Parts: sequence; structure tokens; C-alpha cells
Amino acid sequence: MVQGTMSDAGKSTLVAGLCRVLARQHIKVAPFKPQNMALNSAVTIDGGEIGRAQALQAIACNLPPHTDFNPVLLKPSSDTGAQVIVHGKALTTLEAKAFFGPQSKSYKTLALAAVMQSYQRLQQQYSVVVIEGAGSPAEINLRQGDIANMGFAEVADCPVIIIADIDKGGVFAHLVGTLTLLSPSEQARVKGFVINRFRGDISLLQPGIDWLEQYTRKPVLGVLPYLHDLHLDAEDALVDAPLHRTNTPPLPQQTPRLTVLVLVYPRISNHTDFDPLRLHPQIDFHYVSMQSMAQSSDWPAADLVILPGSKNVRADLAFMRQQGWHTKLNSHLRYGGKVIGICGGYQMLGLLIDDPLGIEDSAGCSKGLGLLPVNTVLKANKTLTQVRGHLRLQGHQAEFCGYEIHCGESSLTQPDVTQPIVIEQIAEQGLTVATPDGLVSDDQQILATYIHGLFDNPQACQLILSWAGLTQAQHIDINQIREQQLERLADVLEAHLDMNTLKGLIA
Ligand SMILES: NC(=O)CC[C@H](N)C(=O)O
Repeated sequence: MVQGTMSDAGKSTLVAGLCRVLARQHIKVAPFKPQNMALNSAVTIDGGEIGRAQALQAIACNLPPHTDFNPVLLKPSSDTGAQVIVHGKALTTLEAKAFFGPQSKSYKTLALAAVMQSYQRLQQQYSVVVIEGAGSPAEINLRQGDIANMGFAEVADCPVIIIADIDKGGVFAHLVGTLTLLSPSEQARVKGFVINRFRGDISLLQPGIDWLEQYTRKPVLGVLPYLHDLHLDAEDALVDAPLHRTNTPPLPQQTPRLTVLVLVYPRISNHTDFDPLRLHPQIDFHYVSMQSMAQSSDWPAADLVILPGSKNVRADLAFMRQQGWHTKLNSHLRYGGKVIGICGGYQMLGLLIDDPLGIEDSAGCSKGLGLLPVNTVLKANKTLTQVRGHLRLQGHQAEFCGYEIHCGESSLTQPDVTQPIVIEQIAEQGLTVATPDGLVSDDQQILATYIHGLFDNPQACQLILSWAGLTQAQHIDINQIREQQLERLADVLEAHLDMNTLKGLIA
């Protein structure tokens, strides 16, 4: 099990890399994260949802994503509450106290049972299960009944390695401090450390490593170099744009470009949708957030503004209004700019968003931005599907694969609108059922859809970019880039980690 001294120490990446190292040695390997807290999720083949990082780790193992890889997913919908997803399905929404505090016993009993069921199934099916912890195991206030770190390791009786990020400083204090705060039996489970994101002269680090090994009596199993331009799907944290690859030559001056803004509201979800745009050499990509607006009162001039998915659509819409972003969006449209709404963003562009059951927030109905003839009602049943179909824009067509994650159901309030997307589903007897999705506004300036992952399809991405004004967009294939990055990561791990000791832990 890989645990970290803090969030973003590199756990997910190390697990993904170890999965790929083992998979390419033809070992049957699967990833596992007992409990994840994230708003970037992926739809699984068994019709559930799991954290995005586990879906990436599944790809590293050459496996389709499965709910057993992440049996408990907490999706925060406010600062104190989260939707609880168990075995891929939304069970309930709980206040943080109910899953972390002293009254959390019933949640933890249920969650641990679900976690152990999945873990046992994986153990039966795979030779190796590479497990990822969450945050840090030394959060002493959260230790009782913990299922995400040492609590799980103790029940499952598995060895642990701890990874720490040297780039942010304090790596020795982080490792020694974390170890010290563990109980004796937990300390005994720690079989070594990994130091992550090192840059500079390794000989300068050696005295520190020697001291650490002597002081803790635990080996340092490797020092991983800082990997520039490692483009792998983010677990949750929004890494600021852009992601341009430094190893690609600069584009000639006259190359056509497009400026794209993505609005960051407090409960933005599935921002991995935009990785292909952030990597695109012809796109000047910006996130617009409260932080970026503290520096400048205006949005950068843009060709395209995207309203992404949201875990709490009505609250995020209220946030947009408070920030005055609705006025800026209207003026962007008046100047002829394009707008895309994806899932929650699509719902916000409509007339009404009704949440009669209080699925995302307190029950109520909010006025949308009024830019599309559509009303949305949030329902108890969540749509979770992998979809394929085609997108038709400006007389051209492109195939796509994508996924849907939403409680909302939207209905058109006007006949004769243009629906640019057709979802094709294979029904009984091999018949294809075609369902229309999304909208293009009459003036052709707004495109909206429920489908996530559209930009991951090179042809569909090119078509959308051309609609947005970039007529000669380069082809960018995020799946191919992801594959190259996983191979690169596995090469780095093989070169810098003590693989023999690690294999000994697995055996
Ligand atoms: N992924 C999303 O943006 C979901 C939108 C909204 N929260 C819903 O469930 O319908």
C-alpha cells in the first residue's frame, strides 16, 4: 500500500506507475483505493463511478475501470457535506461529521464492509493489488475507525511504503513526523520511503538519506526525479493551466490560435474534460477563478468560454451571479464569442433548474442563465453511462466515445431546436437506438451537451474547435499521450526504485 505524507505527495502517480511496471511484466495487477474524496470521477463498465485516478491506474493495468477499484467515493457538494458513493452508486449525502467525526461509527462500519468486499474480490481475481491511501495517515483526529490509510492496512494486513514530496521542502520532517505519529504496529508495517520530485545534485541529498535510514531504521526505496510535463489525469486538484509540452518546438507566428476560458466555480467537476485543450499547442487556455479574478477585474479576451460540470449546480450558479460572471458571459456573446456548456454547465445555460428533492442542496428551484430553451429537474436516480455516438456541427460529423454522470434531466421548451449529438446505444437483438442530446443555439454561438470526454476524441475535438473558430486545429490524441506518459513513468520507476525490495513486499 502506498501512503503519502500529505495530499499530492505523488501517491496516485506512484501507484499508476507501479501498476504499469507490473502489467508490462505480464503480472495480473489491479489498483485499489479504499476511500477517495474527489469530484473528478469516471464511469465504470459495471455502470458505477469511481475516482478518476483509479480509472487511470486501471488503464495502467490494461483494465477497464471497475467499481471495486474504488469502492467508496466521497463527492463534496459543499464545504461540510458530501455525496457518498458506495460500489459506484450514490447512497446518500452526509455532513462531514457523519463520516469523519465521533458519530461516524455507522458510516464507517458500512464503508469498511464495502471496502473489504471489493478488496477480497480483487485478491481473488488478481495476483497483485496495488493500494493507494488518502491524504496522510498521520491525521490523528481522523484515526479512529479509519478506512482510508492505516485503518485499512491493519485490517488487510498489508505492507506500506510512504511517499513524500521533496520539492515543497521539509521532506525529512514530513517522513519522520508521519512515522512518529503512527502506532507501533502501524510503524512496523512501514517498509520504506520514497522521495518524490527531486531536482538537483543527488550527492547533496545522500547525507540526508543516510541520516533518515539510520534514524528510522527504514530504507529509502528510491528517489524519483521531478518529471517535467507529466500529463496524467488529475485526481481532483485543479492544476493551473496551461500544460503545453516543453519538448515541442514553438509554433510559427502566423499559426492560427484560439483563446479558451474555463470558468472555475467552487464545485467544478470532471475538469479532466479539458486536458486535451490544455495540451493543445494552438490553444491559449485559462481557468477563470475567484483567485485569478483577484488579480484582474476582467476576463482575458477569449474566443470560447466553457461552463464545466458542477456537483452543486444551483449553488455554483448563485456563485457565478455573485461574481458578476453572468454579465461578462452576456457581453462575451454580444461580441460574437462562443460558449460551451457541459453537463452542469449545460443545465446552467437553460431557463430553470429545479431540485424538488434537495438532491444537491436544500430543495428549491433556481432561474438559469436563460440562454437556452431548456428546463432541468434533478432526480434521485443518477445517470451513469459510457456512451458513443456522433456529433454534427456545421455540416460535418465526428464519432465519439464519452460518458454521462448526472442526476439532472433536461427537457426542451421549444420545438425545432438543433440537437448536435446523437447517442447510439445497442439495444436487444443488436438494434441501435439513437437518442439526441444537447443543443446548438439558433445563432450558432452556444453549444451544450451532457457528454463528458468529448475532447478526448481527436476528430470531435477538431470539429468543436473549428466551430469555435480554429479552422486548422492540429490533431491531439490524449489517449495516445496518456499511454506514452504511463510508459515513461514506468521507465522512471524501474530506473530509480529498488524494484527487488518492492517485489519482495508484494510476494
Ligand atoms: N457532472 C455534472 O456536471 C452533473 C451536473 C449535476 N450536478 C447533475 O447531477 O445533474
